[in-house]
Amino acid sequence: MIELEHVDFSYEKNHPILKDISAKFGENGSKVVGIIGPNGTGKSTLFLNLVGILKPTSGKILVDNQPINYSKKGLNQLRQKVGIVFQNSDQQIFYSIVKDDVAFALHNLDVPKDEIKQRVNTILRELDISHLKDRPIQYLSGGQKKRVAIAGILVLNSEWLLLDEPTAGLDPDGKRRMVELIKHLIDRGQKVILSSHDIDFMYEVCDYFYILQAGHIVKSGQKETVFDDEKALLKNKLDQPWLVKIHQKLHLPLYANEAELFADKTLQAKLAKLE
Ligand SMILES: Nc1ncnc2c1ncn2[C@@H]1O[C@H](COP(=O)(O)OP(=O)(O)OP(=O)(O)O)[C@@H](O)[C@H]1O
Repeated sequence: MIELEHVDFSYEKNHPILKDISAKFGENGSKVVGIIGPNGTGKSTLFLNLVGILKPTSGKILVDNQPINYSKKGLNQLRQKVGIVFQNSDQQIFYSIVKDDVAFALHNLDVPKDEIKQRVNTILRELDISHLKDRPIQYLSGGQKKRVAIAGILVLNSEWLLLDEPTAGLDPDGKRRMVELIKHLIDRGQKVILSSHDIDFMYEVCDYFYILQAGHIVKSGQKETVFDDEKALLKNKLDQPWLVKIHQKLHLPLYANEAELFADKTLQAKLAKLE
């Protein structure tokens, strides 16, 4: 579990960005945690605090009951438990060729060469980018770079994966793959913390949400309840997912995802009668 106890963070004196944040990510068995909120509200700043790149101005963060140790060794250990894929993939590209970049963190951990080769090949295959293995990263598209950045983190097999705006710049196919990838990570026992402005994507993949507004957590809860109050969401510059809208406005059941809606035989039978 990742636990925040009264975390404050400021980049500049007297200008707090995160304000008294307390949360327990992974509590109650939640596996995909969504952080939502308008632009500039502190989501990326929160992520950077969770991986120890930034340090809270006050309060503390515990991972598996241990406060983050900010020494070089401590942070290296933390990386193996909590990995992050930045909003901008260019920020985490270190080598010019795809396979070298994906292997980078494993070399740092002194993993044997044969094992590195095997783990890199497996991850590239899983992400369907084996064909990019020997390509220079600078010539890849934005979506391809994003997948290389994700590969470089997945290869570490960390328990937690933080994805900051993972669908930004992805086409519909890339977005579908991202949904599948997150489901695949959960199936193999990993946990994910996500931030995105794509509320329908978030509703589909996350099971627990935190709403961040001006550095405060203003609401949190299971996905079935956190989107209930449309007025409160609008006040926080957020929208309801379309599945919640049709539930509230057309009185349809609350479906967890689009596939569930289209598989609803009772609904199909009712609609057939109207024809
Ligand atoms: N390095 C920095 N130095 C000073 N201020 C910063 C720095 N990085 C971010 N900020 C400020 O911190 C605030 C929160 O930024 P952050 O990127 O965490 O928000 P966000 O919720 O992730 O936004 P978005 O949805 O637009 O990605 C903003 O006001 C931003 O200008």
